[in-house]
Amino acid sequence: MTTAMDQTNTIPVVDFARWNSDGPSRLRVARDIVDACQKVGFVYIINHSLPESLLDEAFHWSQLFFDLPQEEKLKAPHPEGWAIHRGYSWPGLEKVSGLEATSADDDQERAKGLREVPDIKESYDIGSENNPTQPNQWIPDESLPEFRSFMTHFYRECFHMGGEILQALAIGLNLDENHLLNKHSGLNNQLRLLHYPPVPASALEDNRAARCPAHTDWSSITMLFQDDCGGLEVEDVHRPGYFVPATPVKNAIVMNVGDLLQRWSNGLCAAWSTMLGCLLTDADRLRSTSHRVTLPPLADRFEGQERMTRRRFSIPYFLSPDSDSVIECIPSCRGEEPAKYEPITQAEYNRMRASMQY
Ligand SMILES: O=C(O)CCC(=O)C(=O)O
Ligand SMILES: [Fe+2]
Repeated sequence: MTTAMDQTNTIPVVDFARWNSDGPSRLRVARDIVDACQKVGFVYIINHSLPESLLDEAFHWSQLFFDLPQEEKLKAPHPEGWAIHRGYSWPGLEKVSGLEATSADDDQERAKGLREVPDIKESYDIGSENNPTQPNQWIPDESLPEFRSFMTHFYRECFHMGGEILQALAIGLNLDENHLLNKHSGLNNQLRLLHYPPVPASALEDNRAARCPAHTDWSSITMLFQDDCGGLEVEDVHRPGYFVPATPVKNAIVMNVGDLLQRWSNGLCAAWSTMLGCLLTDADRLRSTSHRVTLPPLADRFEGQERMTRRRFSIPYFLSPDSDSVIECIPSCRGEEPAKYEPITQAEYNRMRASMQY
């Protein structure tokens, strides 16, 4: 395992090419991913099985989709409420209420004000074609021919790659290779196309607008693909409230641990730890680390008098267990400690988090 490219960046890099070689190399990859997930909660995975051409194509389709006239995109609107998370969300519709996840942010008034700041992004959420409780919301095929067929193909390819990461995590945690993957049939994953349109840099600097406020993911793991714009930042686990850039690395998967895997590994969720006022120290847990999207880091990413930011595209893929699968403490993460939680199904956990949030 190497560590990152520049001084400010402490996210480990794991070369996944060795995953397909002999036993010791495979184990090394697994251990390196687990180590990164324990120490940082984020890792760049390079030389993985998703070809560059497929990722380029995914970004190409995403741009074609977001460049459609608004009335075309609104033919597949995100249904009202939170129960179904599919379809097109226009700028300002979704506000990530993740301020609770920013460990150092205890200024309630400021947090309340920030919660009213609109998120300047638009998104399009896609799931499995076979999940009746989360029906996909497609635009008509004639609006963008082949879009649906590419995205359903990409959804499956991402699941295949994510499955390999789940296997590596299981091996790195001294579990049977399929211990985690067995609970993920692929029905409950979510492929999200994200577009952050240009915005005056000053609006982001003055908190009049946000791109994506600090939050943790609800998934088991997330795989993120980002363009070269920059702006993704990850909370420094040693300095809560401080964020380090997750500098774009062409074709790398930025993989992070979600809340469910953290709970699985006996970790306290970040929001609860903030409420209890304690720093997370339990060494064996996999960390669901807070992250956010802010300004691109370099001034040359701004254009014109108004210092308009460049538009940014990213594609997160969230892997989640099946709704009836039981999440219970992984024995190798417990050590001497008792399990912190009773076993819970993904559906119950989701309900619990949703009721805290809405
Ligand atoms: O756009 C990004 O880079 C991150 C998006 C993200 O964190 C999310 O959708 O959960
Ligand atoms: Fe996220």
